[in-house]
Amino acid sequence: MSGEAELLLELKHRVGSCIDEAESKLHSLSQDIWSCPELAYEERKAHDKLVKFFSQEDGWRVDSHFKLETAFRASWVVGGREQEDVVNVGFLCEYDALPTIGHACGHNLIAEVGAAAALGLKAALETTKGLPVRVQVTVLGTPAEEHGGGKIDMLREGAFEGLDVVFMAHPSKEDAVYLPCVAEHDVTIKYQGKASHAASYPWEGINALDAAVLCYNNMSVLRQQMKPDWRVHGIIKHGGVKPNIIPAYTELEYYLRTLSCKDLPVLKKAERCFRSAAMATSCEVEVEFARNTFDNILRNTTLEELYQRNGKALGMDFTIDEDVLKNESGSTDFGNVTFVIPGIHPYFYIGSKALNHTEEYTVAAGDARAQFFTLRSAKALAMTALDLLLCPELLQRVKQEFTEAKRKENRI
Ligand SMILES: NCCCC(=O)N[C@@H](CCCN)C(=O)O
Repeated sequence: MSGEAELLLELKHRVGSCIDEAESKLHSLSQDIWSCPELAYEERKAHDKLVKFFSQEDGWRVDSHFKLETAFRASWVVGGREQEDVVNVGFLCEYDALPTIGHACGHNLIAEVGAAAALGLKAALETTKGLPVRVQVTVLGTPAEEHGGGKIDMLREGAFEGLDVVFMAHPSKEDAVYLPCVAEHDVTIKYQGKASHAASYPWEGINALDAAVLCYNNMSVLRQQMKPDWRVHGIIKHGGVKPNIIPAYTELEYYLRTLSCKDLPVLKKAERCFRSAAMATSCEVEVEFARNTFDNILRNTTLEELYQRNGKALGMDFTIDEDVLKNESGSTDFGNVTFVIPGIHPYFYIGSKALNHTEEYTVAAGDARAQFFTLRSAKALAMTALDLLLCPELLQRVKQEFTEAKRKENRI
């Protein structure tokens, strides 16, 4: 084995042992976040926990409320000479929860993975003499993945500037290096009608619930004309207050998803469904498209292969089930990040076959059994970062692939 390969192996061991040593404080971090679920943009306690966590660690510069009220940044620099360019490696922490069912997507574990990978990488790098490059390890706390898209806000605010590569990992029911993540645009539809006694003077009323129901049915009819990989799904958030009051106000929320933003003109067709329901019922309608559009994920197979190799060495069992690998896995604001900086968003098993966004998954995400798998994923991410830092040609390859993929998507 060459000297370089030996060093890399030794540093990877160091990543593993540092993360194992920090096991108890990392577990407390994700438990604290899990037991106090907070919604998008309101993750104040999770923000404070993570800020405190990094402030108590040696050497990190911590910026609380970084660009968004509930976002943060922690960074640490090592090696090389002051004036040298820095290779800046980012790990992302998510920590928002879902309404009523808490951490049913396991974002408490995403926060733990980001924190653990950053600690592990730092521990390995600080023991290394003569690093070929100057390195910055950056942790970004990115709020509001489940609603709104905090990473998109942060990209707009320049929070990702200077990063060379970004890593995060998402809990799932299996280990997978990539699952198709599609583009998404969210929309809220509000119908205003007129209340009246539903039995005494129904003719005086304008029924906003009828508009909502027609809207829902229009969208179901539209589904027949959609491409098989498009997804539209909605709920009625307000449907009236009492059967004997003709509903004066109703509200729906729809998510519209397509493989990439190129197909999002489905929005136009959907808008006709929303507006025609208002016309048919004489209601007023407001159609509010969300501020942010979630992009699909731009893949980077160089990063994926490195992560997979490290994951396999740690005993991960990556799924080969084609149904799983080809099926859509929802959307993420990390997609937008991958069009600006090369990155990966692999999935990790947490010791349960429960499905994300169910109460069973909330239980699994808070279960101590998830810890081994969560920390294993963090180790694989930090080891992948080491591969890039110790072998600059690999980082070059990652960047080259990124540029080519963007060109193919006409995004340059
Ligand atoms: N593949 C990642 C899944 C994470 C997730 O479930 N994200 C939400 C985002 C919703 C934003 N409106 C989703 O429903 O896909």
